[in-house]
Amino acid sequence: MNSGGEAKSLIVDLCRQFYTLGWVSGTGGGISIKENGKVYMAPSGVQKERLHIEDIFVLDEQGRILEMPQAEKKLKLSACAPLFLKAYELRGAGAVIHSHSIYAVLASLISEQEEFRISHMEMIKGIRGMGYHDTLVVPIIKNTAYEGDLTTSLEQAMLKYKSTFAVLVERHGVYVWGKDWKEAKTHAECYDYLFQASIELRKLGVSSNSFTCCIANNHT
Ligand SMILES: CSCCC(=O)C(=O)COP(=O)(O)O
Ligand SMILES: [Zn+2]
Repeated sequence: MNSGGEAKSLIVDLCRQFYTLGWVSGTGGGISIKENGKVYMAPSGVQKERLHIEDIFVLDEQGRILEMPQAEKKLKLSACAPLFLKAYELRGAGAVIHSHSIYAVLASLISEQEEFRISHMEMIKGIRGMGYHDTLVVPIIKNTAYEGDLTTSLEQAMLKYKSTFAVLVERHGVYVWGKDWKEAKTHAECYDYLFQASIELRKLGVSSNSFTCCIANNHT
């Protein structure tokens, strides 16, 4: 029996929206939602802005497939499945977004010591538990040839950075999660804004990690 109509149609709608932001172009990226102990995700290698409700896979929390699209469609489960499942397992997430945003990719390259850092930006407050004066830190893991091979390093980053809601993947994109799809979306929008801000500030020769100090120094 088909179930989870709301989660399925949210994935279809949100992927269409994320496409317009450049987060899921070229078939990559996507969003998974967990609802009532069931996990929903898109197929692999398809245009994410043109999904149909019937294309969405349903899994249990262990990753066993409960429902899949009709066999004639020859659809495979998203290669991001093990990474989405890791966020559910380790972080109690209710939704996970994988974005290929160019800002995430560039942020993964301009940062030092395997961490993206930014402080003194209003949008930091959009990340749960963070205040304007806090420094937002996002771990960066190395990319691998296959999406699934990122799972071990994503897990290590989640264990090391206990309070992060995002992990950047160098030259690839970012995984972002939240307690439900609304929080995951808010987080993803704030992170993306902060990645872009950091890149633009870098172009202006301003450090995004000590913005206040730079401004202050310019005035002395
Ligand atoms: C050009 S997409 C390369 C593969 C990738 O990074 C990805 O996120 C694939 O996700 P999918 O859900 O299509 O398996
Ligand atoms: Zn990807």
